[in-house]
Amino acid sequence: MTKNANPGSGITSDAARPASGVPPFMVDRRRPSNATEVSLAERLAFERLLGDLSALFANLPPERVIAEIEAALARLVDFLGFDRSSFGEFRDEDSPIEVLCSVARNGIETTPLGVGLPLPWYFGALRSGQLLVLPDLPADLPPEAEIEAEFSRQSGLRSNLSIPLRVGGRVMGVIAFSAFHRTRAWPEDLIVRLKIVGEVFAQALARSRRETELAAALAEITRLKERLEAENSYLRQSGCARPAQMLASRSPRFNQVLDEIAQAAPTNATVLLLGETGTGKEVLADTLHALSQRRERPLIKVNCAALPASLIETELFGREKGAYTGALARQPGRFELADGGSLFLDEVGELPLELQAKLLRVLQDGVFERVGGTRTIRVDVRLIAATNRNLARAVQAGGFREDLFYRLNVFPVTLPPLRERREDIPWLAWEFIKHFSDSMGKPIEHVAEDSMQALLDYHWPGNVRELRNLIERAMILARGPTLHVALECAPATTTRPTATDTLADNERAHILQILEQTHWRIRGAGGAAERLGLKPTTLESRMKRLGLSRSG
Ligand SMILES: Nc1ncnc2c1ncn2[C@@H]1O[C@H](COP(=O)(O)OP(=O)(O)OP(=O)(O)O)[C@@H](O)[C@H]1O
Repeated sequence: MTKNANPGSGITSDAARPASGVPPFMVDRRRPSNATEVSLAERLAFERLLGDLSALFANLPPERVIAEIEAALARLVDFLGFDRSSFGEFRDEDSPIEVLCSVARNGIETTPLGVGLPLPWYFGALRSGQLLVLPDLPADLPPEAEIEAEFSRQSGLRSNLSIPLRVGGRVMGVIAFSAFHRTRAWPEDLIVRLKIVGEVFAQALARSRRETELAAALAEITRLKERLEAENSYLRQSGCARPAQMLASRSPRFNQVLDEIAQAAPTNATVLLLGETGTGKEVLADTLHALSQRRERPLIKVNCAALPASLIETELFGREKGAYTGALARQPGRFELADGGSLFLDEVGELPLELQAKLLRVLQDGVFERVGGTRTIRVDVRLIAATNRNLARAVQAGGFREDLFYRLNVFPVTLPPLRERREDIPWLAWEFIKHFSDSMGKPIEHVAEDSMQALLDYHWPGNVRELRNLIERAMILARGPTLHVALECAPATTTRPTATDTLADNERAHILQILEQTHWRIRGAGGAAERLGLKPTTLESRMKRLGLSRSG
């Protein structure tokens, strides 16, 4: 005997097969007198087989249902002497029948699994709940069943019994029995019993479908719960729950940037924010996300320069429990947290090469695996990346993958440095004054004229961040309604680039000067990072890039 599903599960015929070798209930039309010659022993054996099957299917785990239906079909074929038996499912009102398993005697082909053959009259009748008893094919077919008649002639199918199976009022499946090259009769009491068996199968299948759906729904709830917990803890740690600033500007160049952001926001395009440190790339990422259709989901941020490669992989992609020593619990990564929302990859130019390939895969296919995991996770994330490095040059130098660069560079937006949007200096200064006035309780009415002029003249290597820091320091020192901003502690304007210096030379010299003034103290109040208006991690990665170290 051959079968079509689960070739490994052996066909059993342990139900007592009639010793006479005459299959009970099976009647050759040419010998109709045999119909009544069914011994009591055979009937009992068959009833026992039905009882066994009902008991087996009552508590079957979902994943075993189809294999057990197939094994049961094999027992029925064997016991009752059919040539072939198949079981199919109508998944819903509109989908075609799907053959789930089929077994056949040696020499007879099983019904191919998957979508059923195009037999419109046959499947139409079954779907409408009609029992098909066709002892003599093709003679028993109605005239409109032309395709079925042709099929019968070509395949040698001579007799068929097909029973529609209802669960909860809907026809959800079909069990079919066939004989080839000879006709068969299908006595009423056999049909009644086979219908009961078919319904046992259909009930088990429907239950397994419900259980699988329930398990999937529960897994989804667990996933969402984990994500929500992780999101909450991320937002608590990062203090990112603040609403995005809606930016304004007096500068035509910066207004053009804002226009570009407004245009890109409603699309799903990856946006690459370029510009010197402190120009407002992160603030702009907030604005972009807030203007996008993803605003109801979080904007998750990762600074690629802040963590070593090993940690950043876990941070981005999460890890499975036991991924490495100390990984006690499963942890979703930032990509999962950002599912449905946006991910801001700050300092993307610092991403280690080995992780660039993994990032490229998420950008291309939306999939990745957690560290220590094999399950592929699919996410829908809009990426916003930022860098103050020249990525094209990094590609040439071999430090950045070219394919990733092109993926990121879909919609590049370059933020002008503050010295090229001086129109914004007074206005921004007042924004910060108002902010610190409120928090410090120090009302300020004027900015000293020479201070404002100095602010306008200054070169602003640390851009808006540096302006903010200077105003904060001035506010702390303020004693009256007039604010005096001391630019002496800011880097001197002599660091302004000259025609002969490149920007990189100038940057290096400027950072070196501040490092020396601060005795190479990077962090804390008055440290080099604060003086330069940089995040300490940014300064460290900048120093690495420029080859600046105390010894060197
Ligand atoms: N247009 C703006 N209005 C108000 N504040 C701003 C504006 N632009 C930048 N800032 C402030 O300047 C500081 C630096 O901004 P941000 O972190 O966005 O810069 P960045 O370009 O991402 O810097 P880095 O490259 O160092 O990460 C922040 O405190 C931010 O609030």
